[in-house]
Amino acid sequence: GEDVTHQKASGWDPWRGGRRCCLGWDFSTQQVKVVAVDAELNVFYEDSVHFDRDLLEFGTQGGVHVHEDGLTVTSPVLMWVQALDTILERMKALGFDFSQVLALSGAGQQHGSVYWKTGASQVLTNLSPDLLLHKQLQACFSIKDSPVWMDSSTTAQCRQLEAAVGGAQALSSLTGSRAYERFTGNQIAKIYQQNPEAYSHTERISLVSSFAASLFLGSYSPIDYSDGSGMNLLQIQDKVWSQACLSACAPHLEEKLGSPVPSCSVVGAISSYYVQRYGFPPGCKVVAFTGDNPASLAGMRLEEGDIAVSLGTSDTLFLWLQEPIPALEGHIFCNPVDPQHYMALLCFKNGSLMREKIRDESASCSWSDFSKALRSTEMGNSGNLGFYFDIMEITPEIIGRHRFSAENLKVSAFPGDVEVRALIEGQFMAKRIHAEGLGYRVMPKTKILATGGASHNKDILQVLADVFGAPVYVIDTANSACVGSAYRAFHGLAAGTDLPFSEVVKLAPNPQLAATPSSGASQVYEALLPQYAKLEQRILAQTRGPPE
Ligand SMILES: Nc1ncnc2c1ncn2[C@@H]1O[C@H](COP(=O)(O)OP(=O)(O)O)[C@@H](O)[C@H]1O
Ligand SMILES: O=C(CO)[C@@H](O)[C@H](O)COP(=O)(O)O
Repeated sequence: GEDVTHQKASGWDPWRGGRRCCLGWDFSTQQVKVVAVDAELNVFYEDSVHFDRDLLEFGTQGGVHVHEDGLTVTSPVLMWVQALDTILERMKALGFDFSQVLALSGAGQQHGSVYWKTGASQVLTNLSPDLLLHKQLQACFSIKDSPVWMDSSTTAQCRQLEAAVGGAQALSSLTGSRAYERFTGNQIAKIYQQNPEAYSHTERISLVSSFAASLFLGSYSPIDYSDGSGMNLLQIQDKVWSQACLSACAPHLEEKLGSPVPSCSVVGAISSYYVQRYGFPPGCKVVAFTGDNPASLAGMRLEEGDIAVSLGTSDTLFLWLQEPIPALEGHIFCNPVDPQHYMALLCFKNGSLMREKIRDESASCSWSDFSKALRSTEMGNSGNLGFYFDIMEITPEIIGRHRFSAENLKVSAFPGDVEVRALIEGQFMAKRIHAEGLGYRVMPKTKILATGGASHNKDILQVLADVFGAPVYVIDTANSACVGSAYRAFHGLAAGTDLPFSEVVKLAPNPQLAATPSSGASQVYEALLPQYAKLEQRILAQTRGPPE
């Protein structure tokens, strides 16, 4: 079928054999994916199982079930197990040479949780190579429908957790984020409160990432620091569970979670199940699995000072941070490739859809006219600044359009080309200001890695380069979590040698340079950025209204 053609096109030859490799897995919301990466860091095999299409019996839409309350969102844990069976059987049928796999690692959608029933560990350590995993693990889960990151049913538990540790900022300072509904601690608290029976019959709680690693290990894999940072439970500075958070969520939680480990840890050798059934070498190493966003950071080979900007439906920023400043917005996670450092994630809801609206209103529905407007206006837009949030923004919480003249006076409209530049400059200044709010600093070696639909537009990328005063590279991230996982597996193979991740991946294909800062850009934006920040504060103060 389609998949085989795809594998041939990407250069895979099942008869070549003898190509030593690492596997990278991704257990994401809609599918399980795998890539094989050889010692020269070329991807030579990829495959995926799509839950809605390939595992119809689970009846998911977009990989999940949305419950009647509209807030609870779950995925059947056995669906994930069966997806792994399916993909491994297919690789075997295609003649994939598992004997060459030196190590593997993987990623999981963040925050989702898996509840192993008392006694499950016995089953996991005694898997029979004659049967598929999903046949053997059927009775192993005390909660069959795992809450996933799209779940937003735990507002009450969030407020309880924040109250228990002295407020939202206190929780963020401790764990890297204020309480979020999807974060695992709050999900566990809800399960304990609503289903204490099932909770007490749970011997182990995994994240989707550590659950997937456990399947390969044939025993419980620890949670890694980076994905563990998405739980509202881990003290991101000390890398230990917060006793205050644990006890606010549920009793005996520490023993059910196990101790967290550095993300680059080798957690063990592959289970004999895979050796006997698929022909993996007995020494094949399993490197701790992590979250899909941390794995993408590894796949994009982000380094200190770098920033990744995804310009999709919404805009997302990944940052490499040395000294994080946890805040009420954004998320700080332990860094997946350097345990001394951190990463941050910021989400901006008004991304491409907002750009499309302004394109339609002010650039005759054409990206080419939109680009012309950017080229015909000057850096700094002669002091005109704008905020465009047709839907309630997350970063910051502002709604509406707000335009200001060079004299800081509110104006109700701009000429078309000024409007276009005000939108794009405003979007990128907001990104820089909020990134700096979390501790990010542009450095001389800073690179910006751009991805997503709008990264095809060179004129938009020019503004990005100018506002940050750093070169912009474009990168295809369709598989970045998988590829990052395979890179992390190679890094794990070098464990104990102190080889930095950047050395391990230095042969990987380089991203392409798309824009460099124009001369004079830094002077222009050094003056304008504080102006934009001040106006943002002014709008926030006005729209929040007087305190209740
Ligand atoms: N030349 C272009 N200039 C600016 N934006 C573009 C251009 N081409 C596509 N886009 C934007 O890319 C968006 C889709 O981005 P994509 O990364 O595929 O989204 P997602 O992955 O979030 O679904 C579209 O909404 C469109 O506005
Ligand atoms: O919740 C978050 C991050 O905080 C999501 O980014 C999930 O990690 C998404 O997983 P996929 O959509 O990539 O499967």
